[in-house]
Amino acid sequence: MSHPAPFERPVALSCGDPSGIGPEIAARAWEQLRASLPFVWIGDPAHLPRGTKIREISEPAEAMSHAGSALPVLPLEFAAAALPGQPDPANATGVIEAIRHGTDLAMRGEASALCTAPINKKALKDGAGFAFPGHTEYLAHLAGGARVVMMLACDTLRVVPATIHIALSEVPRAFTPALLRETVEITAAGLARDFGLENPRIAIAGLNPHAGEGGAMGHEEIDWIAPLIADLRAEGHAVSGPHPADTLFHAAARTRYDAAICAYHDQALIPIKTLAFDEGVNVTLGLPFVRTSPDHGTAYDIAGQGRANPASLIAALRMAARMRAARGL
Ligand SMILES: NC(=O)C1=CN([C@@H]2O[C@H](COP(=O)(O)OP(=O)(O)OC[C@H]3O[C@@H](n4cnc5c(N)ncnc54)[C@H](O)[C@@H]3O)[C@@H](O)[C@H]2O)C=CC1
Ligand SMILES: NCC(=O)COP(=O)(O)O
Repeated sequence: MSHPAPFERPVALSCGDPSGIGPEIAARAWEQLRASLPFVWIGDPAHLPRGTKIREISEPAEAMSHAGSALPVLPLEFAAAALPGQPDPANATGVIEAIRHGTDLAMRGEASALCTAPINKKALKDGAGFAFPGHTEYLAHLAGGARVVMMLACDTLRVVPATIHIALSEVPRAFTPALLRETVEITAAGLARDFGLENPRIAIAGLNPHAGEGGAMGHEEIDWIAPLIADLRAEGHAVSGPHPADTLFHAAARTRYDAAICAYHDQALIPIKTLAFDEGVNVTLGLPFVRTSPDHGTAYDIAGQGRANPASLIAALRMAARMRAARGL
């Protein structure tokens, strides 16, 4: 089957939790981007801010001719209205369906990429028995069990947490040689395919303070992280480490690598959200389609107040378009 060129198709944007800031940042992103980067919003039109100029469509391709004058919407009827800041379990099924539908469109090539607005994982679990810690794992499942990693990226930093949404107490057991090896391999392949970085330089953080300080503060670095890095180097990967995490993210250190792999969620996400909360983008590497997302969450504390900044969503839409171009599809 022949596919149209990427820029003949819109990016599919799932609505996320409608009681968060997802709908309002979608409307504001459309106001700024319009036909320069067509996207189609998947969700319940009743959840968009009053007065948003929309055009309901039935096929993503229709977005290309309407994005200049209205926000193209693939309508999905949700069970309940959306009260700002108050997630409603009745809407959990609709939120999941928007992600699933956007994924289908991206997998079939009817959308050029998938961008997702933030969800509340607990609300989806409580409301619909959602069995995944987040989009990353759900999308991997929808793609037939793809092996994926989460990467957060901005102009000056890319970070990959090897373990993601697990309790800190579980990290030492979950952070294994097999997981770190797979994370390096997926990250290297993803940076080559989606960012044009052949054999990227990957810095690996230690697990313990001062990367273990020679065994005085933990043994994982000596026992297996350093030996695995040596093996990966011998196999041709441009990996370095284990680096003390506290000195891996200052300006000079960031010039020495293309991506940093960290042992756990906060080790990776604190530096990027501190440096670039407004422009950070969450990317899933390893999927058969391009997926991006803003780096922030549902921001219930400001939902519905007209205060939400659409910059991270706009950065995510732009990054999706660049990644598509890098794939040369
Ligand atoms: N991709 C996703 O689906 C993500 C979902 N979440 C979910 O979001 C929920 C809330 O998480 P929090 O830790 O509170 O983080 P959050 O990012 O929603 O909010 C943290 C702070 O940043 C502010 N903020 C966030 N985005 C903003 C924007 N675009 N403009 C202006 N201010 C903004 C909020 O008002 C709040 O003060 C949780 O349920 C979490 O699981 C969090 C991160 C990503
Ligand atoms: N902390 C990142 C986050 O919660 C986003 O996860 P995902 O939904 O993109 O898997």
